[in-house]
Amino acid sequence: MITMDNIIREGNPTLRAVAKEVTVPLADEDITLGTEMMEFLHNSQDPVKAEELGLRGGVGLAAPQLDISKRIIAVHVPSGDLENPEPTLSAVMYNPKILSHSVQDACLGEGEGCLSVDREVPGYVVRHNKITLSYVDAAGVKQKIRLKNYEAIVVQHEIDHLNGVMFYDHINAENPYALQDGVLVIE
Ligand SMILES: OCN(O)CCCc1ccccc1
Ligand code: NI
Repeated sequence: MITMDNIIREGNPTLRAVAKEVTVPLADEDITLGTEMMEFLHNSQDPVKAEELGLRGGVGLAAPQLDISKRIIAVHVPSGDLENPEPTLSAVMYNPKILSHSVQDACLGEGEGCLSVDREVPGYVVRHNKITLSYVDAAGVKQKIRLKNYEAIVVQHEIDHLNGVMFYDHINAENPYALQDGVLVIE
């Protein structure tokens, strides 16, 4: 089971490496890894288990954060309303690739954090508002989906990890809250 002890922190060179594509059909070890990454996200969002296991809550995780330089990410975005517990996005994605994106940019009003960064780094992280994404799913099937707003932000954060990019690389050093005209701020 993955815990915080398995998550490498900034300074580890793996976080700055470009991760390698996984072979398709998927190897058993890659399928198992994806399952464990998703299990971590579920546990991290469960108040009892997160407390028990000392987990920071996360809506996404990338294999390089486990010191495994492979193009595998897991995302699990809860719906947020208890009436409808279905997550808005829940997937393990192998070899995810952004095929196209909106001209419209967006950022989270509260900025971003990262399980591999043990400090607050304030500022807007400007990303694409909408993306068209291809990936291979846990069944080995090629998927093509469109995401927008928060879900698109989360997936871009994870894909950045596959390319050695950290969220704060996007923050304007002179003025962390500088915003170009027209950037959508997602609260
Ligand atoms: O890489 C996953 N991770 O460090 C957990 C936090 C994920 C995340 C946080 C804020 C906005 C987008 C994504
Ligand atoms: Ni991260």
